[in-house]
Amino acid sequence: MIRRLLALWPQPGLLVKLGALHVALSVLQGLLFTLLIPILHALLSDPVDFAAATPWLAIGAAGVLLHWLLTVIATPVGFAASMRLAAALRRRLMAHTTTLPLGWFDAATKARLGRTVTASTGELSRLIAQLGPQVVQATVVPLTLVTAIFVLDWRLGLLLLATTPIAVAVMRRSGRIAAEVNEELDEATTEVAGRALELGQAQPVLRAAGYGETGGHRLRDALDEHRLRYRRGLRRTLVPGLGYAGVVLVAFVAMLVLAAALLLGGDLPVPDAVALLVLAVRYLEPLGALNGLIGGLRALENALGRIEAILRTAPLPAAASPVRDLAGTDIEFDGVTFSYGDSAPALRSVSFRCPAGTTTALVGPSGSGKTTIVRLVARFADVNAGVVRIGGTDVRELDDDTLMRSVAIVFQDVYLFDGTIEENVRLARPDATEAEFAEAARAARLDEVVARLPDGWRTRVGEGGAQLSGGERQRVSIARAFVKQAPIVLLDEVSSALDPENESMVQAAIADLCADPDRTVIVIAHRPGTLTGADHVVALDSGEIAERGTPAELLRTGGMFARIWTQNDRASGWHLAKDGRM
Ligand SMILES: Nc1ncnc2c1ncn2[C@@H]1O[C@H](COP(=O)(O)OP(=O)(O)OP(=O)(O)O)[C@@H](O)[C@H]1O
Repeated sequence: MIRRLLALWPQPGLLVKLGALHVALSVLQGLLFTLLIPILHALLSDPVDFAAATPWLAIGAAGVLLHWLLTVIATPVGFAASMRLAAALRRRLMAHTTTLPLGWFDAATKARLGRTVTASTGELSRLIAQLGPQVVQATVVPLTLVTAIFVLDWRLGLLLLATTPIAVAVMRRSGRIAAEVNEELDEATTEVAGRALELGQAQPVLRAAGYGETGGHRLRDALDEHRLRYRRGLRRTLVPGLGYAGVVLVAFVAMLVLAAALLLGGDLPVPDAVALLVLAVRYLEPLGALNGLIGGLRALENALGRIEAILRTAPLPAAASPVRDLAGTDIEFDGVTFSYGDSAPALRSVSFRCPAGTTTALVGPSGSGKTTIVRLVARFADVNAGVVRIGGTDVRELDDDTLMRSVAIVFQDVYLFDGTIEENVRLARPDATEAEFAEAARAARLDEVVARLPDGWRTRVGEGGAQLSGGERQRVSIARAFVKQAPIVLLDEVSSALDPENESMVQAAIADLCADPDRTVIVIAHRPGTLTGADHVVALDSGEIAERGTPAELLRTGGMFARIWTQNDRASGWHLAKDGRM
């Protein structure tokens, strides 16, 4: 376990220093107990020999002082090391997380990530400050004492040693069970955390649907499961725990019987017998505690495993010599097939090309693969077959930074950080000048939103942007795309109805975004204005291209695009002439 920990946190010097301090403390503690032997000899002799006891008492007092001093040194070192370990592990996990493919992040992995970054790293840091020292003490003190008992009477020493393998065997079994129980409990706890998060996030939806009271059933089920596993775990750990306590008790009784027999046979003086029994109690007591501690250690091993599992998750493979300059901004899908995990392909042999500076609208029924296309352009995941190219280069060959710098994404569910509007827009390019920032805000029609807010640009948007309407959030996101000045924009238009003012403002902003001849845009289009503004349309159905062409061509063909158009047309009262003009 120490080796695995060092692989994550290469600080051997610190661990050796801490280990040495705690071993010294434990040996000292054991030696202080053995001082009882000469002290009891002197005090139980007839007549009582105070003079003989005095130097041992003085050594004892000095030893206690030294023990205190070592504790004063070791405690802050332990706490500092434990905090450094937790911080280092958290930093490592967060750094690694930022390299993982975006397809990795689903509800379950996010809940596990949250628990691992908080609970598992915290548990592991306890190893250094608390559990580790306790385990060292529970092992080294008995070892020191059994050596002393051996020196005093080899028969009693042998008896204690003989019971040790049995105690260790029972302890290993109980540790294994504790680890399994801990793993099961952790799964249940992660499930509870995920459900609680979901309940919080879904409150508006649940209340709107009238499930405010009952919507927590998924959380309740998770809590019931947690309680069930906890009870089952307690039952499973009870038997080996009691077995271990039994072994320790039998060892003590055997020791008592042997000491009494030796005493009665005149083979063991009374002071030695008393001292030996006291030492035997001190020997068995930490051994008893060791069982619980081993369970704790196994739990920490599980925590370590959870951290390692996340760190083992491979980022998308990096190119051997990544391309740092885009040769163009045209986007090409060439025979692309892609599946999420083992599920059926979300895209099958999809091929199309978006020439640089044009706008391509993706249309199709829900689940037809539009979002997947957008994700593959930004390399959220790698294709299973075929190639996605930007400027003629396979996106897998592109340098990550180059790709992220070149692509701006406007999501439908815009997530805003709990900061001001200005901070949220600047996030896209913190070094944007005031003029660039103002121009982006104007183009996204965000300046008009800001003018209405009492705190203007300094208005806080709340977690996730909850203080703004859907249309306003999308305008913030469009402003980010403008300020980023990325030559490629991937846009998922809001599909839900917006109020008339937001509707026309968002439409105007999107039209401006698409109109720039220096920008290549792929838009998942839901609104007639966006559809007619596109240079090309790719209509998808069940992961395959159903048809493609200009809006006017597809309208004439009378296929899927024409049907979608007619539905939108009826809903919104927009009109498109057969030659494609509005
Ligand atoms: N993270 C995911 N894990 C597993 N399957 C997914 C995931 N995301 C999408 N899918 C599946 O891939 C297929 C294509 O989904 P995609 O989101 O690309 O469709 P879409 O056309 O954008 O749908 P919508 O208009 O509803 O957003 C669907 O069958 C969907 O269930």
